Amino acid sequence: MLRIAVPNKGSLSGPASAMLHEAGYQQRKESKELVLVDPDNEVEFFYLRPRDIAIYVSSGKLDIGITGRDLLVDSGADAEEILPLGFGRSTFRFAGRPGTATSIEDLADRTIATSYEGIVAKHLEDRGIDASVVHLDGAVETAIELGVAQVIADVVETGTSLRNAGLEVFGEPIMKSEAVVIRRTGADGDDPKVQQFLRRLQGVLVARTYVMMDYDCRAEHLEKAVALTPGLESPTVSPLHNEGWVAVRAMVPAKDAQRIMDDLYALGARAILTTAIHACRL
Ligand SMILES: Nc1ncnc2c1ncn2[C@@H]1O[C@H](COP(=O)(O)OP(=O)(O)OP(=O)(O)O)[C@@H](O)[C@H]1O
Ligand SMILES: O=P(O)(O)OC[C@H]1O[C@H](OP(=O)(O)OP(=O)(O)O)[C@H](O)[C@@H]1O
Ligand SMILES: [Mg+2]
Repeated sequence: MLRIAVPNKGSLSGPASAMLHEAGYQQRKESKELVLVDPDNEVEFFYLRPRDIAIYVSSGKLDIGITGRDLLVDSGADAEEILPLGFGRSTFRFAGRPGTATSIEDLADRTIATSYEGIVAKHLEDRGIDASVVHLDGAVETAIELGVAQVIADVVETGTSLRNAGLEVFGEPIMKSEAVVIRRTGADGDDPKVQQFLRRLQGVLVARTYVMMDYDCRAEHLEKAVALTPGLESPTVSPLHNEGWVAVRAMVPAKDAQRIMDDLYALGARAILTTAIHACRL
């Protein structure tokens, strides 16, 4: 059985379970369930705090896990990222009251509150800045108003929490994060069970970002049409019963689909259809 750690709470929990479900795995029905065995797929899921997942995976007791890149780095655990998953995106940044600082050099001798002490301490050390770091569990924006710190370092997604607290980001982003699949550093990369799991998740990622496009066009326009829809390998081209016409089928990025349809139409293509992809293996 492949043993996989999944976030049990927080921003990553729902989207991680949704992705696993889309990939054909059973997922827990109750948020209190801590372990779920999916015998058909020979997988056992452990629902753990996202912050703890890298530690479990680095111990070798679990084969792989889903967590945030920032949480992986912050933990300092002996685990590595093997597949980015495209959800739970955030940026990790310094912030303070307007005028507090313009760059990281201004942080010398300041106090910085954060829930991600590992990332902040390393970032400061790499740049030779001597500042104190105070660890707080959450709601770090309030640390400034209450005088516990002059600066915070926190996850920023929409920026609403900072705005509401009257704070502004400064300096370069410390890191960009998203949900990632991790494994123990140096673990067997060819393990067929792990490879199959990754292929399923990659299939979901492709199904989410691509659509299938079908259209008919005159054979003399085929080269220009195919340049607009090159597909992943190469488009399928089939003859139509009407002489001089062909049917083309190719995957295209979903975000570009409407523009491509306009361009194909302008080329003379007709019966242009897009359909969702529910699952795929590349
Ligand atoms: N708006 C967000 N707030 C917090 N974390 C976010 C957000 N968007 C994405 N993330 C990512 O989610 C992970 C943090 O998850 P975690 O469950 O520890 O905190 P949380 O989502 O803030 O939940 P909690 O309610 O327990 O504070 C990090 O990888 C972080 O980058
Ligand atoms: O940029 P935004 O979209 O506002 O999102 C970022 C905020 O969300 C998280 O807080 P959360 O609500 O999880 O509370 P916490 O600080 O107690 O973890 C994070 O710690 C930031 O405060
Ligand atoms: Mg939080």
